[in-house]
Amino acid sequence: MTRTALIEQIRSKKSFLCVGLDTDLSKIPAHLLETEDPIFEFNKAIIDATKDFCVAYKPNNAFYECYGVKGWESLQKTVDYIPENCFVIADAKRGDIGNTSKYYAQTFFETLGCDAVTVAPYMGEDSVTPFLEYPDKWVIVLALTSNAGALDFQFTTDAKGEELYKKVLKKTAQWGTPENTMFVVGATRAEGIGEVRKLVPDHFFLVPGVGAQGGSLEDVANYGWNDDCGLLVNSSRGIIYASNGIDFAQKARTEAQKIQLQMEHILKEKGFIG
Ligand SMILES: O=C(O)c1cc(=O)[nH]c(=O)n1[C@@H]1O[C@H](COP(=O)(O)O)[C@@H](O)[C@H]1O
Repeated sequence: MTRTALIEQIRSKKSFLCVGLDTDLSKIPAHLLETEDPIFEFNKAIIDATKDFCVAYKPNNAFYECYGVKGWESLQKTVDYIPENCFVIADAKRGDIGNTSKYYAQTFFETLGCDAVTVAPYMGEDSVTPFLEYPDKWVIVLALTSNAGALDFQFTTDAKGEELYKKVLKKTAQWGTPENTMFVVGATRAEGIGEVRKLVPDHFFLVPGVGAQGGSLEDVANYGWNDDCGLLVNSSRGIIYASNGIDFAQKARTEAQKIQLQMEHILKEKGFIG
């Protein structure tokens, strides 16, 4: 999906919500466990229930790969089921020497057919550029993550006092363009989002950490907004596990709609929609 198409979806759905498909067999309703493919049945119901309120889905590979071939089948079926007008992010956090990254890119863009893949930039330029060779596909680089461990490396400073995450941002932003590169910035680090926005004014951010991790949507919008919205805000557990009963899809729909309404309000306040 192109950047223009993504922006059009945000305008028409009045939403910049990404629903995270972190589908955990220990959390899904018991009645689905009796079906042939519980992960896919759960995802299908969640997608049907939430597709009016979000512009993106983000299956997290860990929850699929752990089941081997069967997990990959559930993932492929899920990606195939996601409507054409939604942006699909493989949250796989890949990145390796160039000739290996090339096959990761093939896996997520050609075989699975996703629009974007999350990448850890630690191995440098040749580990990221193979993902940038696909037209209308995206690399989403980990910049400032939402977890406690972000403090271990990302905020360490050099002799001039510059944090490592800023160095990473400045460098990785040169490898691609705002048409094919996004950055992951955690919603739990609101002020950090503002810092990242200063360094990369034009790029889209994937912002996980609202909902279960406690980040605030208002803060994300205040610190991370740009003229094209520039934000995809992810919530996984807060939406998909709103209930583990027979009403799970309906409850997920209600949660997604709540966030969409907040987003609509923000989009109006910013003058992005009428
Ligand atoms: O790359 C990510 O998506 C990611 C980066 C980050 O810094 N923090 C983070 O939580 N995530 C992912 O975003 C999702 C958050 O899920 P919830 O906390 O359940 O909304 C999970 O799939 C995480 O792997």
